[in-house]
Amino acid sequence: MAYIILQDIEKYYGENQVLKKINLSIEEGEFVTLLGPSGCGKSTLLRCIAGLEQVSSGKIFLDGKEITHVDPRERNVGMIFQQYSLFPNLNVYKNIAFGLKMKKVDRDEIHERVQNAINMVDLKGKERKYPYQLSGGEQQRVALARCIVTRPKVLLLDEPLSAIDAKLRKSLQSRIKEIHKELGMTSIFVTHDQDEAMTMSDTIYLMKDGVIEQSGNPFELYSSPKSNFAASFIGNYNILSAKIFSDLIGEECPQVSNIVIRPELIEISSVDYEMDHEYYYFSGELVGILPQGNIIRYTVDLKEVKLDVDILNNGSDLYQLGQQVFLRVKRNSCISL
Ligand SMILES: Nc1ncnc2c1ncn2[C@@H]1O[C@H](COP(=O)(O)OP(=O)(O)OP(=O)(O)O)[C@@H](O)[C@H]1O
Repeated sequence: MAYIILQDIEKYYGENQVLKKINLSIEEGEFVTLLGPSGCGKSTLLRCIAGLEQVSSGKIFLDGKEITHVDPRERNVGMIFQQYSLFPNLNVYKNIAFGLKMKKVDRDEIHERVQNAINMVDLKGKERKYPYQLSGGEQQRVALARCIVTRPKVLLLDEPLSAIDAKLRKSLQSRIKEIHKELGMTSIFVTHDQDEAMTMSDTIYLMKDGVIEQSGNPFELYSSPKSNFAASFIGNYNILSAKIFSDLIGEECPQVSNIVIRPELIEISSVDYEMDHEYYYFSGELVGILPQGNIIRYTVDLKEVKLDVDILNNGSDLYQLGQQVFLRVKRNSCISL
């Protein structure tokens, strides 16, 4: 039996149905991400698991027991939010110790557990600082320590890194993953950032309008989107109607609605390619050049449609706006939806 099971979960706010028959099961020790655009219901689902919201219908099981209507404090679930929500009048040590003090844990044990948690989140030396004396990343690490010190069975993280700058965010992503492994916790992480979901998850649940659109490991989701939404949300696929694609390649297309192609699987050249049956070929005018760190995104206008092409940024400007370029893509890289 899976460790966490959500069975036909529905949630209404008045007339507005925010969660629609959500079913999912999570294994013990798994790191799961709920990914999706703003308003799709990720946080609501997380809050239902935490018990901070009541479900309208459906059941929630944790470790073999039904917890649908169990008080949040009895669920043994820890939650971290985007806002650090630390006690401003308590220093780092006291913030972390707070939950254990409430549970009347023995003083020596509190000290040992708080020290351990402080070491885990690399905050040694900051014990006497107050929240206002800490950076956003440090405050979020205090929130993480305050949560893990109570040894919850399940760690729920609601966009915990979205207010933190890109570089620090990467290092905190790895730290959270390491702590998850070290403590053998089961974690559910909410984000709207597909890169973050890819980096962190064993399994991603992609949500849209209160339903789970697709789930799978990051590789499956990236390479085999099952819908236009999944293709556009993960991997920034080019989406072409079957009619336009047929016109471009000069062949009849299978009876499908769309063809999707990943930008990094299209090759670009300033000289025409030699024909090879394995590929489709296009040519058009270069109308966009967008450096994005380690890749450059080129946009090529093929008249019927524009295609995005990603290539590794090796530091040199290879193509000029307005120039004619030639593209090719392997036939088996074009996915029919
Ligand atoms: N307490 C509430 N009362 C009424 N409607 C709510 C409440 N909380 C959330 N909603 C609505 O439920 C829907 C889902 O909200 P939710 O916060 O779960 O989405 P989300 O996917 O987490 O979005 P975001 O990434 O922006 O936080 C939204 O339309 C929101 O307006």
